Amino acid sequence: MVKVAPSVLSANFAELKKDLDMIKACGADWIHYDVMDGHFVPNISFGYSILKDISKVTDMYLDVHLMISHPMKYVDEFIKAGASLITFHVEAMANETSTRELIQHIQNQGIHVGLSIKPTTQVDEIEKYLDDVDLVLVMSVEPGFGGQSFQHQAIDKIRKLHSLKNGRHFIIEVDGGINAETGLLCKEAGVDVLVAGSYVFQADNCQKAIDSLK
Ligand SMILES: O=C(CO)[C@H](O)[C@H](O)COP(=O)(O)O
Ligand SMILES: [Fe+2]
Repeated sequence: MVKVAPSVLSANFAELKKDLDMIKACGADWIHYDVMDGHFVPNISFGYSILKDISKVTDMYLDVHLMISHPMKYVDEFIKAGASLITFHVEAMANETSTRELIQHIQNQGIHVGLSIKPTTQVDEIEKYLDDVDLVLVMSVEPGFGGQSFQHQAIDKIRKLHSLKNGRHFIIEVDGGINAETGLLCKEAGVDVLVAGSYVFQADNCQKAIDSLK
């Protein structure tokens, strides 16, 4: 069954613990934690100190999505803060060598590593890393903001990644504009994890929202 990872970007930060408990009770599998630096994307969210506090009050799997330039500079802080998985963007990396080094560096710390592609980046550009990563994150909106509409070219990318699994161990996650309808299209294409921010947090009944995604 598909996993659901609500994005805390859409939570009420003044009531964060309450919202984390709520999504857990509603059946969420992971917590998706969106880090934005105002440079790689035109928005600023939060850094590792809030992750550290979250990790103290939850036992849920912490799925950290870094939308930042120079991820190598900051990953150790996110690992120390309790990340279970760190996903960085291939577009933030200077070249193949630094991308491979960062994948290895994160895995050497004993946590999972993911690689993400923006809507305009093709699967071909990351095919060479598929033997090494634990997860590929397909962005179905331009990274930077919650509440945007799903971009359908993500479906073909998910289908292509699914066909490239071939015994490899990576799983496929999609992020941006996910609701019951777009989530179903992604599941039919072979996705493993659905990230959903506004659809879960703005729902009157988050259990129904998460059930509808599963
Ligand atoms: O990475 C992200 C934005 O860059 C968020 O995870 C994503 O947008 C979730 O929000 P929504 O489900 O409301 O689209
Ligand atoms: Fe995200």
